Amino acid sequence: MSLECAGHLLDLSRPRVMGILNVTPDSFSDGGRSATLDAALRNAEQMLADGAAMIDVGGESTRPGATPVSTEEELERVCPVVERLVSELGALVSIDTSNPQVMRETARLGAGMINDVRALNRDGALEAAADSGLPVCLMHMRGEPDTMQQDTHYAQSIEQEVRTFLAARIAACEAAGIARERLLLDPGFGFGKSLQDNLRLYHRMAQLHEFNLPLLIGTSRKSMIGNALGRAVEDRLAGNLALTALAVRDGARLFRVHDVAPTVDAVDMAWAVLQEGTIR
Ligand SMILES: Nc1nc2[nH]c(S[C@@H](C(=O)O)c3ccccc3)nc2c(=O)[nH]1
Repeated sequence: MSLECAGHLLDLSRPRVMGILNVTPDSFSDGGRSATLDAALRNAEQMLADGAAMIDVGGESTRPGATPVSTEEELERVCPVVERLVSELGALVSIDTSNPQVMRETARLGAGMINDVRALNRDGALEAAADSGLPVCLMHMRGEPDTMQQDTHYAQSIEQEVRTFLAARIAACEAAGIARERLLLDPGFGFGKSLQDNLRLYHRMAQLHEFNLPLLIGTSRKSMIGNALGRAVEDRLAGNLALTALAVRDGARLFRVHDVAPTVDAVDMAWAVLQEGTIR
């Protein structure tokens, strides 16, 4: 199970870690883009040294209530970072965007994967992803970040809602000429889901293997952990390591996290048990 990512071969025969690199102004306390850019590169370098297989670059804060960022602003935030990650660090970079123009431009700059929390639902996104030739992660979200937490009631079970949604998006991708083998799936923890929904969905994630596609899990520092444990955002690492070990056993292959080094250990330890052998 490997993915061809712009010259990188991402081997998903075993679980891997994706480091989060937010380049939104609200993710930096300091001023100025150059400080931001240098800080971002140093952060990425450390995550790669800590064992991250790839870096996920996001320029649009999907925080509920965040003002939508213009295409121009998103491009200004992510392009310099993607360009330098690829050219200076030789990194495998995924772009966390729903914007087709950002997909096209970052693919041209050497991004190796598209990570879209809106599962290519925006106008032009399917075509941009198809043209890029890159692997695409399709994530389940109900509604939009602004509204997703207002109505978290589902007509059917959460797991059925997610399976139905992802099946439809896979079909849309195939119809747009995106080969199934280029796809990854993500249940979208925290996107329009209550704590109960998230826990129930997490417990049933193995059901998604029916699609026979790699699963990406993104629970790092999320309110699912905060609500379950009563922990502030800076105190959610232990909770996420527990979640990560469970998902390794359930066959997930890519973990999108802020804390790379401890997560690499959790993934490698859980994988050693499942393989009954050491893996590094
Ligand atoms: N594939 C994939 N991409 C992702 N991008 C994000 S942004 C999220 C966060 O907390 O990082 C977030 C949500 C709301 C506000 C700010 C940040 N979450 C995922 C995920 O769960 N899966």
